[in-house]
Amino acid sequence: MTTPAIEIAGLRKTYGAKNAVDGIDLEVHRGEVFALLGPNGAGKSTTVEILGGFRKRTAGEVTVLGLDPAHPTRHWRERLGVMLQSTSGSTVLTPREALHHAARLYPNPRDIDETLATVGLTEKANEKPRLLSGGQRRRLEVALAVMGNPELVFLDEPTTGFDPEARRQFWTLIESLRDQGTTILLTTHYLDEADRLADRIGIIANGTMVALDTPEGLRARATDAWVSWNEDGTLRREPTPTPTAFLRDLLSRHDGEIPRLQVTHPSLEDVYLELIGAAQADADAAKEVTA
Ligand SMILES: Nc1ncnc2c1ncn2[C@@H]1O[C@H](COP(=O)(O)OP(=O)(O)OP(=O)(O)O)[C@@H](O)[C@H]1O
Repeated sequence: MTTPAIEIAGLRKTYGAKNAVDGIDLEVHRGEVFALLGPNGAGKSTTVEILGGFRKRTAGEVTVLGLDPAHPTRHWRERLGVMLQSTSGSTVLTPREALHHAARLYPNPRDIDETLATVGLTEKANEKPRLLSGGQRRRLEVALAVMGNPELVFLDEPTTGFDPEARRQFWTLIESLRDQGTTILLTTHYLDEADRLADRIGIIANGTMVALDTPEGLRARATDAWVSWNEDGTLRREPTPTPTAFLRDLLSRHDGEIPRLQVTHPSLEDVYLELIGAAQADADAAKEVTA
């Protein structure tokens, strides 16, 4: 059995009195696409920065590709691709020049033209950086992160600011990297993105992991379906764990067509919001106890 790409046990990071990361345990398997979700300030970026060797942890054990990121080596860095949330980017290099420069840092770089095309920057390859839009700069950062054909890629909110077409291109890129066996850890606020790309999802709130499951497993946590229909000109909506029985009963009480009859199942977003809401309520209750 191969060792996991990432192993984290009891990870903590404090900033003064603030527990930004408050005891996270996680294993990310080789070849897995793992998505970290969580509200603003949950601790996602801090975790990614520690894993990438850009930030020191306060406590805990961390191994990334067999090495402690607090003591990085050049060879280890060559095997990683990293896109942080707050990279400033070059102010002088065009996209082609930036990729050319990055390619020289790696033993086995990707093809520059193919990478520019993959992120939809072919037309902007020779553009001055100040003339690139925010979304185009982010696309360039994605390209830079994958330029070295990394074994493991960290992408912190990679598609923020992308137009819908750029997001689709990004999804195709992630799927092709996964097909090549690349391990990917990404953070996102887009539930549809996590649902589409991730093998597993970790949901972080207040620095702790409140759920860790496959997208399907998370969705299955919601037991109730919703039945909605129009009755006497009013839209009715009821939750039910047994929608078939509910419908049978509803049909027996109505003759003919029931206007706007619909059965829906909770989305990943519904489950996410419920988990985050519960975590926040727990945190508020804990605060009251200590106050
Ligand atoms: N350099 C720092 N100094 C002090 N506090 C910090 C620092 N960086 C982050 N924090 C705090 O740590 C917590 C976690 O921040 P982090 O950036 O990891 O969250 P996040 O989940 O990535 O949020 P977002 O979705 O907004 O990017 C926040 O409360 C934040 O204010």
